[in-house]
Amino acid sequence: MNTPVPPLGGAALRVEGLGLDIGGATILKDVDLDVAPGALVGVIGPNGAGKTTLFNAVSGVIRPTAGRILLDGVDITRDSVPQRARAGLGRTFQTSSLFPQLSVRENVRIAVQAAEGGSYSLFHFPKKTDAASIRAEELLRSVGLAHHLDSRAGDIGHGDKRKLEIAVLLATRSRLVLLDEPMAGVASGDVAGLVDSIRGLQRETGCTVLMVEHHIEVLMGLVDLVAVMYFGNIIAVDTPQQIMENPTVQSAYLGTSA
Ligand SMILES: Nc1ncnc2c1ncn2[C@@H]1O[C@H](COP(=O)(O)OP(=O)(O)OP(=O)(O)O)[C@@H](O)[C@H]1O
Repeated sequence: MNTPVPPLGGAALRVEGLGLDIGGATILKDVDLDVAPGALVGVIGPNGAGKTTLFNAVSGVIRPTAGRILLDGVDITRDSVPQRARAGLGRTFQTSSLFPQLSVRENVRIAVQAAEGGSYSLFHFPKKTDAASIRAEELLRSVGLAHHLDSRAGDIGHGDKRKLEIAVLLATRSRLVLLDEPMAGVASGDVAGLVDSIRGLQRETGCTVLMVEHHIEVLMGLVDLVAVMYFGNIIAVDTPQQIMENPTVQSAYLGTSA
């Protein structure tokens, strides 16, 4: 059973009155969300509710037409994607964003070196005893990929690619991590390992995690709080149990009558 995260003085992420209109259509409408530091929060909602658009707005891929986004109290609404990354915001995408030709270890080593602000090259042959390679190996062990260190990233299974993305996020030392459908396409036998990796990500770094996931049962067992989106708005934020029992949510999301 999850322990609800109490509201703290300063939110790691605060979304205030966020709105997005595109070509006369309202995609996001007055979205408010406070996420406490170190919380693991799930975002659910029917297809087209605006979950990915919310992630796009928070990560800077799209500019909202109304409202503000604050990271650790700092207004990042007008910041670019790289500026937000430097401020400590990391994200995985529904489609994988790894270097498929490089080894699993190399993918993480590059992220380690980038986070340290050092120069890195895709083209020189690194020693496995480099400090960055050793750190990469530690991170890969922590997400259960020790057996794939030298595999090409493009050759490993879908669930392992998701774990690799988490190892990359660990390497970047992001303080706020957005996971967009990490379980999508993952074989049922790999789900438990991936859940462990997400827990490990949070335990090791103390980061705040916001995740969109359609795999509701898995999500409910993993997160502290659930935010429910419906037609571009957040209609409820509560513990998984309260959300499952909320008649408005049942009506809007689960398709049963309130
Ligand atoms: N660039 C865009 N131009 C026009 N409409 C858009 C754009 N991006 C998103 N939309 C629309 O906004 C709505 C929300 O889309 P979004 O992808 O955020 O939903 P979602 O909740 O993530 O859905 P899913 O669960 O299917 O991934 C949808 O109706 C979508 O068609």
